[in-house]
This record gives sequence, structure tokens and C-alpha cells, in this order.
Amino acid sequence: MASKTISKFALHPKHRTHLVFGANTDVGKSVVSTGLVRAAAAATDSGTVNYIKPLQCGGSDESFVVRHDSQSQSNITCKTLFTWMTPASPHLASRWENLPVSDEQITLSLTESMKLIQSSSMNSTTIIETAGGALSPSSWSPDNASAAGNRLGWSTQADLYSPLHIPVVFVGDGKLGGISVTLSTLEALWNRGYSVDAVVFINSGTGNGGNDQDGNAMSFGEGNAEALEEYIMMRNTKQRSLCRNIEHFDDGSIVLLPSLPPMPERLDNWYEQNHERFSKLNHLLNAKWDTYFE
Ligand SMILES: C[C@@H]1NC(=O)N[C@@H]1CCCCCC(=O)O
Repeated sequence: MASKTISKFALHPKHRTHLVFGANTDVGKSVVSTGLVRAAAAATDSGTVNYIKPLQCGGSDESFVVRHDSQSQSNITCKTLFTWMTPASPHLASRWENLPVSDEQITLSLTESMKLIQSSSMNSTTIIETAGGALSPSSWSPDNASAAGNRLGWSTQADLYSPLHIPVVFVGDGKLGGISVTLSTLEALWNRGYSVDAVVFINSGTGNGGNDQDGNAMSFGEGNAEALEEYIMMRNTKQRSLCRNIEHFDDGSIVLLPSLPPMPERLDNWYEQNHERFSKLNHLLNAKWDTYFE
């Protein structure tokens, strides 16, 4: 059913769109998405800049983006498509609140939003932030093909969005333990045919509070980013096709961002300090987008 809806939608060379997936919830997808929209808004060639959060459970990631949008960049349009109050997995929040949304409704609403963007501007940049990790569930719905009784009936988000063929910015897990979840989630995306254009880690500082040999607080993000580069290099040597989508790992596709100040401090200074990194990433994503239409 969903594919009938989606078939009327096509990605367009003048309307760059990226899907932000994460290795898990709370790895910094909203922080990275905000950095991406800010960088696009600061560039002259981005057209209208849009942020879409299809599924939101508790809180509001859209308001995080709005809060960190500076005045000069107020050409950012933000939209949340489906919201539940409960801060839980969408399949549970939708079941507990008895507010089901089917896969078809989600893809229809998302493609309608994207079509509207395409028709109302000559060129645009759109960042779509998924919820939780890439294999976290979408909303439960009795209308989904997988529904049985009043249970089941949900897709993983990686499956939900895969027919749209939108390239991915992946937020890895920069904490201790993050190498494994980053690699497993990336493999899940590659296996579903996603093109992963960049992997971003937010350094997650002091882990267990220990120090390295030089007495510096241990930070794992750098080690995790390095591990990913090494893994891709090893896999490329052995079996190139497995990692075809980020085989040029040395071109700036793997980005390490410094750790965040303690929340709820505003991140304006952090964004300013990392302006150059996000702007390079924006440039890289534009360049990769162009290659999809060559
Ligand atoms: C609660 C949070 N709110 C939201 O909008 N995204 C998060 C959802 C997390 C889902 C995690 C499901 C899982 O993988 O266990």
C-alpha cells in the first residue's frame, strides 16, 4: 500500500534531503540535525531550509531546533508530523495512548511535506530526523500489514523509510560501548540499501570518570570514530561491496564533534565553535547529493 503512495514522489537534484538516523536514542541526533540546518541556512546555495521530525514521543525536538536557530538564520521551517505525549518507543506510545498511525499515513504525510517543499521553492535543503535508533519501532497500527490481534503492527524505522531512498547522515554512539552499536546499526542500514553519506560522533567525554595514561579524562568518541574508519578500511580490503557507501572514509565522511556542555545549557557557543565542521559537512553532503543525479 505504502509503495503506491511513495511511487508518486521522487527526489530532486535541486532539493537536497537527508535522513538523520542514530545508533541509539540519545546519541545526539537533534544536536547534529540542528547543526546541519544551521550550516545549510548559513550557506548561500541551500535555498529554503527545512527540518522535519516525522515521529515524536514526549518532548519536542522541533523546539530544540527552533531554540538554537539564530535570528540571521530564521529561514528554517520546522515541522513535526505525528506526536505522542509518552516518552517511549513510538509503537508503545501509540498503543498506550490509543493513537495509532499506520506506515502508509507516515510515508504519505512525509512525502506530501516534501512535495510541498519542492513545489514552493526553486531549491531547498531538508533534514529529516528519525526517532530513537535506526531499528527503533515506528507507530503501532492495526492497519499495518504486520498487525495481529491488537498487538504487533509496526515496522522498524529503517524499513519504514527505505522505499524513499533518501541518503543518510548517521549519528554514531561516541560513548564506551558505542563501537558495537554503531557498527551493528550501520550494517542494518547498509543491508537495507541505504547510502550513508556521513557518520557523525559527538565525543562523549569521561565515560567511567577514568583518566588515560597522561592523566587526561578519557574520551571515547575519538576512539570510536577511529575504530569505524579502521573497520571500513579492513572490510574494504576484504570485501569491498559491503561498505560501498562510505568507502571514501578519508574524505571527511566521518566527523568527530567535541563533547557537549552540560545540559540544559544552550549550545550557541558550541555551535559557533563547530561552525567550520558543520559547514564542511554541509559542503560534503551537497557534493554527494549531486553525484546521485549524475
Ligand atoms: C523517547 C524518545 N522520544 C522520541 O521522540 N524519540 C525517542 C524514542 C526512543 C525509542 C526507543 C525505542 C527502542 O529502540 O528501544
